[in-house]
Amino acid sequence: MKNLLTIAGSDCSGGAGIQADLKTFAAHGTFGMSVIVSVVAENTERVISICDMAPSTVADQIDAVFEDIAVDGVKIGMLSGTEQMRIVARKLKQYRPRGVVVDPVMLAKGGCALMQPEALRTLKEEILPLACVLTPNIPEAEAITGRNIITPEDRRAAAKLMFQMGAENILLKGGHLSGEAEDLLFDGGRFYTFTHKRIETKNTHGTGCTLSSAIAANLALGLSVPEAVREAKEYVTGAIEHALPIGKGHGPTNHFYFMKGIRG
Ligand SMILES: Nc1ncnc2c1ncn2[C@@H]1O[C@H](COP(=O)(O)OP(=O)(O)OP(=O)(O)O)[C@@H](O)[C@H]1O
Ligand SMILES: Cc1ncc(CO)c(N)n1
Repeated sequence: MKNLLTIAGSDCSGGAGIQADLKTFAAHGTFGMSVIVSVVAENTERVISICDMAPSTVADQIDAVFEDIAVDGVKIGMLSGTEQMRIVARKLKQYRPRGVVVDPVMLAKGGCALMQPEALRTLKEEILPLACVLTPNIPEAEAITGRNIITPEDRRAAAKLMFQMGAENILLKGGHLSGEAEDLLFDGGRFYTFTHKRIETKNTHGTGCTLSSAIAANLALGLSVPEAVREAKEYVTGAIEHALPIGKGHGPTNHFYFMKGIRG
């Protein structure tokens, strides 16, 4: 059994954040653990409030996991502010886990900021270099690189820039493109594309969380980075195809669509 850790925010409505990560880990046959950095009161329609954990509480949770259990992979999601980023960076430098996937979460679907804009610099300087795989969507990549990303050439240039900034591999996600959902991977040497036709659905709450935690699980299970991304892309595509019409807004991805009796 591989042990996977998510360091992220809690989505009480169960579709994104820690909850999506743990469901993804379970669906991959891995043992999921969580360090809660913020408690977000949110649902499929809106974010009501965000309560950040004290940095010492974040540090204690990370110590509790690492002093006791072998960690085979880590996914980092929502880190709301500079203090939370600094403590996570310090602790991961101390414990040096392999296969860290960083999803640089900035906005919820409805547009609410999940990362304070003034923390962008710390994200770039302290969190980004920890990434074995960095998984920005297009607006996040624009914020990180300070460049507009419109053409395919812009996407390749942005991926190269984020590689130079210290991430080992960059997966620039295409959920925000028009047309096909094409994700672009850059490993410092070559580009790979992972494409699926766009699924017509409003139920896309937690797609990014699902993808990044599936990549972390696949890496821990021994796949190479391109293989881990290819399988994670298949997983998230199935989870969107069978997404659940729960709630009044963007329904959540479905992690158990292949299991008998609980098809969405
Ligand atoms: N409608 C869709 N049809 C098919 N694939 C999609 C669709 N929307 C998103 N994806 C895929 O889902 C994955 C997550 O991408 P996306 O760009 O939506 O992430 P995100 O914006 O970070 O998500 P989140 O809403 O969780 O923050 C990518 O592989 C993307 O190509
Ligand atoms: C806690 C949390 N993390 C990430 C996202 C992005 O999907 C969200 N909506 N909520």
